[in-house]
Amino acid sequence: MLKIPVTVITGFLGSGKTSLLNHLISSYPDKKFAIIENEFGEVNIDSELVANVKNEDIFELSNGCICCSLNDELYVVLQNLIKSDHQFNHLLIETTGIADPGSILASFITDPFIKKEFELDAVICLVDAANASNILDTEIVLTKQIAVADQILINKTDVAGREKTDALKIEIANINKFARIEECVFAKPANMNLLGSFSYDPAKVYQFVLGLEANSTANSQITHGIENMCYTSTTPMDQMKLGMWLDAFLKFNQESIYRIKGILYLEGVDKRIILQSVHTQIQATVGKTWTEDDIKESKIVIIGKSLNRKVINNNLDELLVK
Ligand SMILES: Nc1nc2c(ncn2[C@@H]2O[C@H](COP(=O)(O)OP(=O)(O)OP(=O)(O)O)[C@@H](O)[C@H]2O)c(=O)[nH]1
Repeated sequence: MLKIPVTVITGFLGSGKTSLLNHLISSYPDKKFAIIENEFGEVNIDSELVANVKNEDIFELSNGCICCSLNDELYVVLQNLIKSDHQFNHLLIETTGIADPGSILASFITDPFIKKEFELDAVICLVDAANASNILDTEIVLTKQIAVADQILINKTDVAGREKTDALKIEIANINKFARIEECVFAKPANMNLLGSFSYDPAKVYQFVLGLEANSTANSQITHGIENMCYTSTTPMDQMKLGMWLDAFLKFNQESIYRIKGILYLEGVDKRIILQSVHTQIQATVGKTWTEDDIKESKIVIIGKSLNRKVINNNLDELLVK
């Protein structure tokens, strides 16, 4: 059965999320969208601002923020969407401007019911070129939104101007150097393939991880408190030890570790294992078979705050089969 692709639209307050929603709806007339709107406030205005969609295709979550209290409500809406005979072939979720999309993504990665029916296409983050650099240092949630995105739209460049936009682009790339970044006005990027990119596809982790300059055991970059590091090893890892370490590591560091992506070389396993985690939720999928010509190597990227690289490196070294 074909799964329904899901695009999560995130971005700080007023960055252009609803504008993007409208742009998607008008750009893909053949798609039958269902839309989940989460507005932080008692009155749901955003659904009124979405043009050219029937009311029955919009589902409003308005009792709180989707990332904190609303995961249950989101679950119910998704369940009802599937159980009903509602006709749709793409789901768009607009989060509140203050949402950390991590927990929403986690549901799509790990919840058996959600995973069976839905497939994450991409997380698109809108960044307000005119205002973002002023608030990046104080609004950690904006940094998180940027950090977990697969595609980033630097919006409102008409207001920001060239110099500010260029500076912001560098700041964003330092937070997330793996996402595609494009500038736009009114959330209409010229070149980005917004739907159907499946940037979130575990198979894409290959590109993500292989795109790193992983020429040392650990590289790292720090921006706005968000760091990323890469661990590599050509010694196979012990599957059982790795699983136990990962569980404990994510549990004890759930506030600080946002995302892990990796290609694993496990002892006794003839295929690559693709690892993804969002906060404490872990997903492992089977990748391509190692061939004789391949250099068998694990590459693990860890993104989070205050990474204790030395300890993590030592921990990971302990998981190697000696
Ligand atoms: N000048 C300019 N205005 C824009 C641009 N994109 C969006 N806007 C305007 O900015 C305002 C906020 O845009 P929305 O699309 O509603 O932003 P949002 O992220 O959905 O806002 P919230 O739901 O409040 O978080 C609206 O008045 C838009 O018309 C842009 O590129 N340039």
